Amino acid sequence: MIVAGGKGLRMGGDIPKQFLPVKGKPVLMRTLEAFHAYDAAIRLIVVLPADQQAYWKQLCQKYGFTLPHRIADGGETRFHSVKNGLALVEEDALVGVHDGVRPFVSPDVIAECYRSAEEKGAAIPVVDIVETVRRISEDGGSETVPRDRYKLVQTPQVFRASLLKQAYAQPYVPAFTDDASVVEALGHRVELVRGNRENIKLTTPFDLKLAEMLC
Ligand SMILES: Nc1ccn([C@@H]2O[C@H](COP(=O)(O)OP(=O)(O)OP(=O)(O)O)[C@@H](O)[C@H]2O)c(=O)n1
Ligand SMILES: C[C@](O)(CO)[C@H](O)COP(=O)(O)O
Repeated sequence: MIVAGGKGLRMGGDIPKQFLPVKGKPVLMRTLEAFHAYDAAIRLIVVLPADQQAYWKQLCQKYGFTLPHRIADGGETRFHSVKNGLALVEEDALVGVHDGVRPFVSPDVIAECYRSAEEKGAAIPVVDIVETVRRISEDGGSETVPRDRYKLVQTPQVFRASLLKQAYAQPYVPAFTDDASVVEALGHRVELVRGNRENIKLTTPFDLKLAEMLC
């Protein structure tokens, strides 16, 4: 499930970031192609705001993009978008949820997330932090924390669909910033898989510059 239902406020601009071209092709198409390259039989679901779906279909025609996919409506937050997409997922499947604006995920990372989730039920990719990390204290000061106790979390986040559906039946709370946090709220452990550093989330205009270089 490729979620692209957000507003892209940090990116700014008139065109939603998932449709911006990177080396001449919309980001969302590149992301779908990454999963097709991993497994041509994979069933793709794209979550898009209802008022952007006609534009997406026009883009698919314009670019001759023919990878089969189903479309679900975006929701108010990422949580609500994933929940809408889950309605199209069969109970006995393995489901990977991936940000539409992470086109550089590697096939190895996708494979390892699916392998680990098949075995343990829930798996997510993470990367090490390469800089020193400071925690801001309540009194306005700050202190260094041991960075090896922290990881940066990427997608795809892969789960047994029955588990993910049960998790997404919980009421939304703002602390649900990814799918793993929703599953953990059920008390289920999430396995960590090594991510790939290029798998950046295109969030700001700077990330678009990086994307042009990575492509
Ligand atoms: N209501 C939402 C919010 C986010 N997303 C998706 O979740 C991914 C990660 O979110 P983020 O990068 O924060 O995207 P936006 O919410 O669009 O960005 P911003 O917070 O800057 O508005 C994106 O692929 C985004 O489209 C979604 O499907 N539905
Ligand atoms: C899901 C995610 O990409 C994992 O790092 C991230 O939590 C999304 O956060 P955002 O604030 O919705 O971009």
